[in-house]
Amino acid sequence: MQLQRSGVAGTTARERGSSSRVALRCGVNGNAPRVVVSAAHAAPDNARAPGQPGRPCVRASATKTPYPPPTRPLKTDAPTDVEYDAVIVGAGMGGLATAARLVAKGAKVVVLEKYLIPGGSAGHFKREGYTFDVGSSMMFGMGHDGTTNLITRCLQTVNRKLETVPDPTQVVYHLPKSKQFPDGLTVAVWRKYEEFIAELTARFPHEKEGIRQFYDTCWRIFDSLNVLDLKSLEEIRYLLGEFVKHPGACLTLASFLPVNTGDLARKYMKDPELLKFIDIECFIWSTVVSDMTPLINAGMVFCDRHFGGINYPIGGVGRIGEELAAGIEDFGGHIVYKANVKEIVLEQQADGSEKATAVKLADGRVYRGKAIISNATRWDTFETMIGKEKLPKGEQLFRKRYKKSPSFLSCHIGVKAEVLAHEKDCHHIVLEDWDKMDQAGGVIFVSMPSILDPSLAPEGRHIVHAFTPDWIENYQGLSTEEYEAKKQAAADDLCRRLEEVLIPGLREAITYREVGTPRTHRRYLNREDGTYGPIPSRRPFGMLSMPFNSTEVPGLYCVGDSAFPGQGVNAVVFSGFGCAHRVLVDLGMEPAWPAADKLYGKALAAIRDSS
Ligand SMILES: NC(=O)c1ccc[n+]([C@@H]2O[C@H](COP(=O)([O-])OP(=O)(O)OC[C@H]3O[C@@H](n4cnc5c(N)ncnc54)[C@H](O)[C@@H]3O)[C@@H](O)[C@H]2O)c1
Ligand SMILES: CC(C)=CCC/C(C)=C/C=C/C(C)=C/C=C/C(C)=C/C=C/C=C(C)/C=C/C=C(C)/C=C/C=C(\C)CCC=C(C)C
Repeated sequence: MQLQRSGVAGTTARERGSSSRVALRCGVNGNAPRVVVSAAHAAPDNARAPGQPGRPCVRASATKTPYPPPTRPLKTDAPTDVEYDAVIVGAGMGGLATAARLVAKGAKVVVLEKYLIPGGSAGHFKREGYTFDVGSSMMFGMGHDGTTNLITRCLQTVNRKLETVPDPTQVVYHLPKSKQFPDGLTVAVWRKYEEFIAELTARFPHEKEGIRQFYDTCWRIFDSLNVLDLKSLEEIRYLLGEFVKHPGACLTLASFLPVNTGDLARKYMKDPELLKFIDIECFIWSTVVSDMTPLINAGMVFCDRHFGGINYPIGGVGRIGEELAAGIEDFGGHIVYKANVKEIVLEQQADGSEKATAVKLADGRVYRGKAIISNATRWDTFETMIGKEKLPKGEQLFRKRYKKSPSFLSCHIGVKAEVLAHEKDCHHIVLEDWDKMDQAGGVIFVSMPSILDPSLAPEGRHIVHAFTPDWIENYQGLSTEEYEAKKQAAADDLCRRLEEVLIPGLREAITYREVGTPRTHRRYLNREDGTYGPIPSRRPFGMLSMPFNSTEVPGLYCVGDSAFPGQGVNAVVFSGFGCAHRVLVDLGMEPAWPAADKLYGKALAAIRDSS
């Protein structure tokens, strides 16, 4: 059910802020003044309940971990003498979401994971009393209303739930000094839409109308998505059903499918610095600027944060994967760890075509399935597990249109709590020079999740997770000593910059530091070059260039950030919802119109090929 609007276009009643309460105060480190809700924001943490204006009351409720990590031992085996409905390669969030939706419909499923934990890049690891999130700690899709809260809904699919803490801000930007902003541009993206709009408008008063029109258009997209029963867009019976139930929403989305965010931004705004701000609003999650970012994705991100979707799971981001994995097993699914899939087996069919029918592990075990689903990147799936010589035409086209995004240099840091004594916001972005935005080491991403959930760090300590885009080439061809020295030097530099802009006294306060490079990401996540995912190599045709779940290899499906709609946990969970639906239809476990489906599939491929 859509929430009632109350007077302010494009906002929900629940998360809408009141601009009448807006006042000015100094930004972090005394930078440009920052507009915040007056008394409410200045009050101590526990002064308000979550969901009320200002910062949430998190500390008191967050000192315990309400759902203890699963105690059941990780399994390294599952029967090989059966044919599964689906064999899934990888227990990242894309693979787990697909498995959850499939087992809930009674499908026989095995998930094969190379590593030791579920969740992939959204997993977590423990060191010296700290629980560190592998990737970013900013979780969209964890709200309670609408249909886009896909993580919450995915957990519900297998009867699981997690206690969460609302993030008071999505992020605080600390952007370069300029003529217009001699002290730097500081903008906080408040949970309440009106508060964020007021803050941005205070920075760019001459763009008041444009700012409103731009973000309100994003709400049109979000509100349209948020009523649909989100499933596979490559299944015609379902899609027509949604058009009949929600014609306005579907037509709105169809009209925005080919549009990129930069197009909309320039339609409404002129100030070059504001347009750069929109670029970084996109860059921090898509790793490309607004011209390369599909508008529908921006609609999701720019509104879910105000709709109540960004919430931190108590106990760490990895709790999501742990609960999903436990739920999948409760429903009879198998998850096999230390299962390194080396080959997707193709078998010749009577008509001469080849079909994916099984996978082979490094240790020789073979798992057979009616559907083979890969949660690995498209590069790893087609070039490593099938073979470059068999690259289908559509995959060749994909490689022309998309390239690998950079990976990250990550510092997982434990600090003395005093150094963050006045910090209230979990996520920050630091950029000192606009020209360096899309360069390695340019943007620093910082999350301090123990501010939201103190159970993540030992008493008297906090976590600082700082990361910045980096390329694997920078760490190759080095001796062990050179590699170690290079990564420590890069981490030292990151900490020095953070100390200058965001956390005075940081280096003195460090009690633990672990550094990961693109090589680490490649090794532990099995992602070619440690990439964060595909990014367009030229201006995309909005969302229409991105492939859905089925592939040109019969029996083989892709899920995760190499499939529509791309990067992001909520995005890959959506791709899991779509993948499971497509597979259920193909296995005859969901009603379908096969003939119409075939024609529609061809039309979609033609649109993609020509876009
Ligand atoms: N805050 C955030 O928004 C956030 C945080 C973390 C991750 N992410 C997103 O998650 C996305 C990735 O999710 P995903 O599900 O697509 O992938 P993933 O990389 O997270 O998971 C893939 C899993 O497959 C496994 N795997 C790969 N090859 C294998 C093989 N040959 N055999 C067995 N297992 C294999 C890996 O070990 C990994 O666990 C990224 O795009 C990123 O945006 C976002
Ligand atoms: C014909 C056809 C096909 C159609 C028709 C029409 C229609 C109906 C349409 C529809 C559509 C749809 C449904 C779509 C959907 C979409 C979606 C769901 C999307 C989603 C998205 C999401 C996203 C993108 C997300 C993302 C996120 C991310 C990436 C995040 C990240 C983060 C980070 C990195 C962090 C940062 C940090 C700091 C700041 C520290």
